[in-house]
Amino acid sequence: MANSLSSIQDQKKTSVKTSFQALRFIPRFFKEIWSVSPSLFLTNLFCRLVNAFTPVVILWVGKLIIDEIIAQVDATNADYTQLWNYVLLEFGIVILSDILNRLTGITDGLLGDRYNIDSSEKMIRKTSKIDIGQLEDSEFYDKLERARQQTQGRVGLMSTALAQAQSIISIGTLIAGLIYFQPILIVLLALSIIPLFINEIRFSGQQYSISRSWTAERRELDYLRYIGANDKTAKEIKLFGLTDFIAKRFRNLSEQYFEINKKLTIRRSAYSAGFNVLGVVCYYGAYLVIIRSVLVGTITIGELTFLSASFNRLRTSLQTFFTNFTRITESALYLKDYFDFIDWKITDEDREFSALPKEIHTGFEIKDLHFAYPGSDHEVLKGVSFKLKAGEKMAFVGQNGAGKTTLIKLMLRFYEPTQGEILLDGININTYEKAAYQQFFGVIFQDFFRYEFTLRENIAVGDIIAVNDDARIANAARLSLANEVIETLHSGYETQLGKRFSRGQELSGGQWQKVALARAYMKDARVMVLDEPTSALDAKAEYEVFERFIDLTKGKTSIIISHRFSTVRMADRILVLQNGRILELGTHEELMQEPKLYAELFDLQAQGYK
Ligand SMILES: Nc1ncnc2c1ncn2[C@@H]1O[C@H](COP(=O)(O)OP(=O)(O)OP(=O)(O)O)[C@@H](O)[C@H]1O
Repeated sequence: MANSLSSIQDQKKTSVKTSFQALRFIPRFFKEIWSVSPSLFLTNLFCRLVNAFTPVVILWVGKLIIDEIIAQVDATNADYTQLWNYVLLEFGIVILSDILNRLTGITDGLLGDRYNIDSSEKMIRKTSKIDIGQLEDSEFYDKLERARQQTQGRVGLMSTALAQAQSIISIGTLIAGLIYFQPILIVLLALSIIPLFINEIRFSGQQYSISRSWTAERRELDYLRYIGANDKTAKEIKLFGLTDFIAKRFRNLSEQYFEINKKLTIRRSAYSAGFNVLGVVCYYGAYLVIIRSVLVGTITIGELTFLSASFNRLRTSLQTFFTNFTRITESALYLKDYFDFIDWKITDEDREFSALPKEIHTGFEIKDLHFAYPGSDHEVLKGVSFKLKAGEKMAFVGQNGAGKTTLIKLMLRFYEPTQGEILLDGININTYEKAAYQQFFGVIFQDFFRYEFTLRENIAVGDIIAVNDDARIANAARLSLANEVIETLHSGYETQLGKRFSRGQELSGGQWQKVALARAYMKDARVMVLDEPTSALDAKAEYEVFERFIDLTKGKTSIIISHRFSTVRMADRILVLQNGRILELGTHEELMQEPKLYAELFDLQAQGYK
């Protein structure tokens, strides 16, 4: 579990510079949005561009209206035609602005949804290419977690960034008006805004640092929330009376996070309030300058309303602009996590590969294999060497933690060996393209996944292209005995499995295992691997499953891991592992002649059945 206190101390104060540096990801971000839908993007930009001019135009027409009223009040022969024209013009502009605003909102929403779909899909595809070892690395996993959690944030960033572009034009036109009439007002404006901006940038950097350094703890909080309120864990939590333990642990960690966030929020608000007062002082300073100009007759009353409204509007627009700017820099820092993840170099890409054989000719040769899991010094495999001949059925046997599953994972290239090599038909398996090489295998792990999909889809994950191939699915179900499960389901193959979705039907442990086994039969794999595939089956079902398996895999290379010796003895040869080393290797008969672990464990189990 993460050490929360040390993380608090580890918080690095992200400098203003870092915040600005993160902005370099924005152009690439916009390129991604553009590629999602150029037409929506252009419509959005067009609406924003036109609408950017409306604030200054409305204020200017307002000035014309007031000056016209004053002129007509003083005139002897009043003519209101021009006045009504101005009012009509303002009305038209307001309506147009409203329509453009709505169009902007709609295109924002549509672009956001499209971008969301696109980037989520990109992440799913990228994750599949990343090594299991890499995914198990906690630092890398945190990066993935941040990239995933910020999907919605990136959509928000998109509309904020587009709104910023619109604001820049609006602000530019309003500033031009001020410069034309009273250049001194610009100085007052800068005085009222710039300190606030620097302050916001500083705090947003700190906010990001905190939230970043707390990724591991947030993950722990999510985990605690999950195990504390979840149908899968409810049984154990109730029976072991774990609720209090989990709730307290959750509260302790949350409180620490809450406290440091609270401190930062209070400091941020206090500084903002102080700088805001400076803003108000500057506004009234500007007001005095404008009133004086009217009194000495350099500007009209209409121009007074135009200037004071422009100044006020500029101040709030700039404030929003800067707040949004800091929000953008904050989100841009998260954008870095996303792009870092998407750009993660896949070592297997851009390489020359050896041609994969269509069939296995000689088999596998495992040579002096050593392995320790990434980040660990403990050697799980310590110099394992053996041959698995083409067409041979081998069983791996050994006590818990002996290294059986690890050996399989190395053969599947989930990890790289720390020393030694694995050859397939005499060629190092590293020289084959990884994805294609892995397609050689049909594997069912002991911790196979229970997809909350329909039964049909759960079987078809073994070869998902065949999801609508009824004959193949039925055949796979027959071989794995999953067809017996179907009789208990309300909608046959179309039954939703699991309890998460409506009309979902839960299966027993053994039933799930039969379904998982069917996946192995969906694929015409060159090598079949069953890692304790029958541990939850009853004795009769297990016997039948193995009979069928042996029958079906005649002449096929296969590996079975099992703790049941009645199953193991059906294999051509048996490899006994102990503490990461090979203890014995031979046929059942050969091993029974030796007074070693295999014979001892076999007799022990056989006695249990007497
Ligand atoms: N992902 C992992 N990261 C770090 N260590 C691991 C990982 N998976 C397994 N180990 C460690 O490697 C050792 C061998 O585990 P492995 O799963 O290969 O054993 P096994 O022989 O298949 O055991 P079992 O019969 O219990 O399934 C164990 O000590 C285990 O703690």
